[in-house]
Amino acid sequence: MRRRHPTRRPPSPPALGPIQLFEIEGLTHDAKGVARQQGKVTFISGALPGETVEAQVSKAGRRFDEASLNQVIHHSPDRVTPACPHFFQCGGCSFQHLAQEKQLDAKYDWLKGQIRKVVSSDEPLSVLADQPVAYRRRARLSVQVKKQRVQLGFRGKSSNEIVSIDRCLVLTTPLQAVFESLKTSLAADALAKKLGHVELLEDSKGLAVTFRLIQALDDSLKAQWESWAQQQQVALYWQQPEMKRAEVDGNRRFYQLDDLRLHYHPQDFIQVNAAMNEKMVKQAMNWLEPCEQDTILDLFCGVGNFSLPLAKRAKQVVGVELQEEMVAVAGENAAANHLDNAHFVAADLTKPVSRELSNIAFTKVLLDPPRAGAFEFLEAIINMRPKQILYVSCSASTLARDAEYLVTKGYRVLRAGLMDMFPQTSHVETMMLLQKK
Ligand SMILES: C[S@@+](CC[C@H](N)C(=O)[O-])C[C@H]1O[C@@H](n2cnc3c(N)ncnc32)[C@H](O)[C@@H]1O
Ligand code: SF4
Repeated sequence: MRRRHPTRRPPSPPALGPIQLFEIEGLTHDAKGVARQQGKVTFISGALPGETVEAQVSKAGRRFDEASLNQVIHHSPDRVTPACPHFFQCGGCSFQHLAQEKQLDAKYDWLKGQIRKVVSSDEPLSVLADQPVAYRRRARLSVQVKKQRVQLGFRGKSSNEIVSIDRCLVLTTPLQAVFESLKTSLAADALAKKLGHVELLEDSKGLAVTFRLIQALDDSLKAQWESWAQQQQVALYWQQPEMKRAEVDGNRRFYQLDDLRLHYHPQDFIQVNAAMNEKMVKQAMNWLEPCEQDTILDLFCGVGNFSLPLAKRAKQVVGVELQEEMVAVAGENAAANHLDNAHFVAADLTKPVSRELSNIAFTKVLLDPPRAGAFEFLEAIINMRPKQILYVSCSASTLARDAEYLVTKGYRVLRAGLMDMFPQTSHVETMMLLQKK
């Protein structure tokens, strides 16, 4: 897999400057090599630390420049040939040119830097990882018909254009096969022009495809695709142009976790990496140690991914989630799994806390917010005075901001860890346990 010369490069933005040599000293979280010349920093996409590269400045700023890579003169021993032929064009992955173990090292160092104000540099982080490819159990594909050709794929690295792909290595193996059949069948089909996007899904029930329509479909075309779905053994869902969500029959989707069955709608949030989700939830249980004395608040709870495993172990759990549909499903999931100690509330956690919640004496809080973090709700958590807070985050920078605030309010970090939920990409999932001093 290791090779010295990457073959294809992403289309470069228009270059301003002459070709220059750069010595690469560092790496940003989104895979840009960092060079310093006469006190000014230049970011070069695709260059690796220890390399000497030829690049042209494409964007000159007051504080830093951006340059596009022409060629690598001296290669890093950590450079590998990307396994995916679309890597240099497709915006889905950022790190396939760096050996897998070095990707983890880079994410580790970056995370340490982000949380340095609350976790000292000699404190090791735990690391959870699983297989580096074939891990994605759901994906949203863009569709476009250009000059009679159907393009199916992801947005590009350096533009918003759709990069048409033949195969995607990060999808689970069964989804890769569905993708290939879908691409072939769409190529000569009237459906492509009527599609906004396509969603692929694999869970404990099997495989599924959701077609998001931008134009109504006639019955014969629909029937043709229903028969394609039967042949492929995938469930097919249609989201009509005027509908907020796809129609789903009574036979609902579900995934298994911690000997529980969690139902969900195919367009609800679920963690994209099933194997890592299992490891993450297990680690959350080990770190937070829910027990029969605990009343636990699970914020941003989705359909109960953490709440139900918590409810198996704790006295009581209250889950809070913005989407009313998911709150209803989470309640049904608790009932179906015979957990009568889990209750769910619909609330916007950027808004002031309700009296209903603030009156409960929570011993522990788990939160798993979207990228924006949970700053608006921190005051409410602090006023609840939980002994421990377990923060799960997909954005280390907002986690760092929120953890710094919690530390000023009487909490200290007991442990923190990196979870490689999205290998090959620049995304990092983090878990941090804080305890009241
Ligand atoms: C990262 S997901 C985590 C979901 C769940 N914990 C899981 O592991 O599947 C974040 C969740 O927060 C919800 N959410 C987003 N903004 C919110 C808000 N302002 N208030 C409450 N929930 C919100 C989303 O709908 C989503 O279900
Ligand atoms: S997202 Fe898929 S197609 Fe795109 S670079 Fe990654 S593996 Fe290749």
